[in-house]
Amino acid sequence: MSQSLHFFTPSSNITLPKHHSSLFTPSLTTSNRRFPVTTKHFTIKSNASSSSSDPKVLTTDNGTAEILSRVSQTPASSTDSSSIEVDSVTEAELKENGFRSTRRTKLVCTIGPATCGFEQLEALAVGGMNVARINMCHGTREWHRRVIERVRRLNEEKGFAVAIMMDTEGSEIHMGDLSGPPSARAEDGEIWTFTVRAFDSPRPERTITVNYDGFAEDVKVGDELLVDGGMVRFEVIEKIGPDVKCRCTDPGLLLPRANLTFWRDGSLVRERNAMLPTISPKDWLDIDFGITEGVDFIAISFVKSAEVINHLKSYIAARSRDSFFGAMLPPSSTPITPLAYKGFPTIYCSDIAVIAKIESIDSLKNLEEIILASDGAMVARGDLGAQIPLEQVPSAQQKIVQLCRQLNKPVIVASQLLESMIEYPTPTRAEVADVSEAVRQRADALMLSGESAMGQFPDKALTVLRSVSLRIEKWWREEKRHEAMELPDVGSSFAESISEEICNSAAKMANNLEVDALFVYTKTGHMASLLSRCRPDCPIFAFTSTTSVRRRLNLRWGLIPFRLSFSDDMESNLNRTFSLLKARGMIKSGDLVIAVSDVLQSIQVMNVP
Ligand SMILES: Nc1ncnc2c1ncn2[C@@H]1O[C@H](COP(=O)(O)OP(=O)(O)OP(=O)(O)O)[C@@H](O)[C@H]1O
Ligand SMILES: CC(=O)C(=O)O
Ligand SMILES: [K+]
Ligand SMILES: [Mg+2]
Repeated sequence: MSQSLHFFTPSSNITLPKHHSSLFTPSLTTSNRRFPVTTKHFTIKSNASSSSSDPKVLTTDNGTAEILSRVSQTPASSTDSSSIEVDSVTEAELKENGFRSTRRTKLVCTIGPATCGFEQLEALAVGGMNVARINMCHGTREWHRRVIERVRRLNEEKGFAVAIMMDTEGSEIHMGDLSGPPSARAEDGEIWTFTVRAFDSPRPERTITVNYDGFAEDVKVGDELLVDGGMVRFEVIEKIGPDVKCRCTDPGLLLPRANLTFWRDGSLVRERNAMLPTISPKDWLDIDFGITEGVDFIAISFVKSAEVINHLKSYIAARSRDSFFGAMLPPSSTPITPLAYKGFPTIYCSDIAVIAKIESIDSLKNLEEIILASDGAMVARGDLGAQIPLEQVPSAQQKIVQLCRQLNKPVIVASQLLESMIEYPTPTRAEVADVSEAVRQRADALMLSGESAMGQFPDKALTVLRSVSLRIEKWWREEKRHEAMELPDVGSSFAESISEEICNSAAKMANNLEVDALFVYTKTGHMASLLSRCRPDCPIFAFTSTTSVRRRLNLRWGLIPFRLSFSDDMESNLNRTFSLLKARGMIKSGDLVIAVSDVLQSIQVMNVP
């Protein structure tokens, strides 16, 4: 079997932006298909099937690689606009403002009491939420089920494509609920009791329960106890059986289930913590819940090594296979044969993507292996800032964002981006600068936590993320602020290397030719992710035939995912796409597009007919 890649010299009749058109000589048109005069062919010979993991041999009929351009002029074959799906917000944005205006940075919102209603969720979707995050630290499974159901209904009824991310509790030490009030204030010098006792009746005043049985044994008088990484501080003054008496040294607000760390002689005490499993028995039940509910992402808290990610991925794969036959494995089952853990084959082997939350010292130590094993990562600055000195968080963030991009994994920057907006309608200047920095680093996504879960201004906070993203993206596009980044090969086979080369070249061509959009036809989403990794100037329209791939691509920088069934015939795919998008006013005649596909590893440059 052989697949042809048509590489042509750039003597086509493509319309280029004015300042470029002098570089090219238009060619003659003879039929409704216009081809440039000179053509050079590459043939990719595949041994058996066209599966991207097959070894392939690249040959060229004259040995010269040249820039490809191809003009397609075939008239529209179908105008059935219902057969392409894109989210309604993007559609409106494209119609009103055109390609350049689309936001490249994706937005994740944590859903909590402030945003769990249908209308509130709709307002977030309209405001640009790409992913809704539910945090299993809080609320009941029934509560989360209702949120998932509402998001799904919103997608179905209103044409959004909001993906769902479930975030596990993890087994780090944290406070219990405050039994009633949403928060409590600890004042300077007050004595509070932290206890592992359970209370049936209302607990005594200034008493906080702790989830970890070994707590009272582990702490020592004189230790410093930090709530949420230092939002409130206590000093341990006395231990009485299961109770630990502490004096407040830094007053502040105590939130339910806030994380607790304790420090001795200036360093974090974590020996016992290290023995807690990353995925607790309760987390396994939550994960089963997530799989059953069909969430798109599972984010794992306090990841320490790649092993736990591999284990979970095997488990998800086994569960999806088993549910195919109507059976289910218990959460404790030993993992099945591990899957390939390097490069792209890991990413889309099952329907749920696993996101590693980088929020512990161990996760920083094993960063590369963790990111390689995962389908994405989150810079969970809240807990990270409780485990390493705060002044080290920005460089850790930069490093994680960069590594994820190099390894082609999506990365989310999370926590305290707009913390003051929990209470106030405008952000601080420092918060805006922080958001700008994450956008400038070109993280795939930014996340709201308390701002959207329980803040007073969730929609306003989302608007700030949206407008700051748009402004900074425009700024670095216009002023070419972005420094080039070395993008190493991530594929393990020759076919994957071809895909990478195609995407790297297509993104470069797109910038140089100032095209309006990149189109990618992708079954697994992999080619789309490779284009996104290049962070090109123009938006990337990703066409994929599966709804779940489409929702997952929502987390990727610059991708506009469409659901569209397509064939192996690129010519007909393109013509169909053009007519569908034109019918809906999302593109127009003359727009310049570069299309790549993993159906037929190819690059084409053309004007929309
Ligand atoms: N489902 C929920 N029900 C009630 N309150 C919630 C819920 N989800 C979040 N919250 C509130 O919003 C705050 C911030 O939420 P978020 O999930 O981001 O916590 P976090 O501490 O940043 O994350 P993590 O627990 O994963 O470290 C929480 O402290 C909690 O008060
Ligand atoms: C998001 C999260 O888990 C953190 O910042 O700690
Ligand atoms: K969590
Ligand atoms: Mg955390």
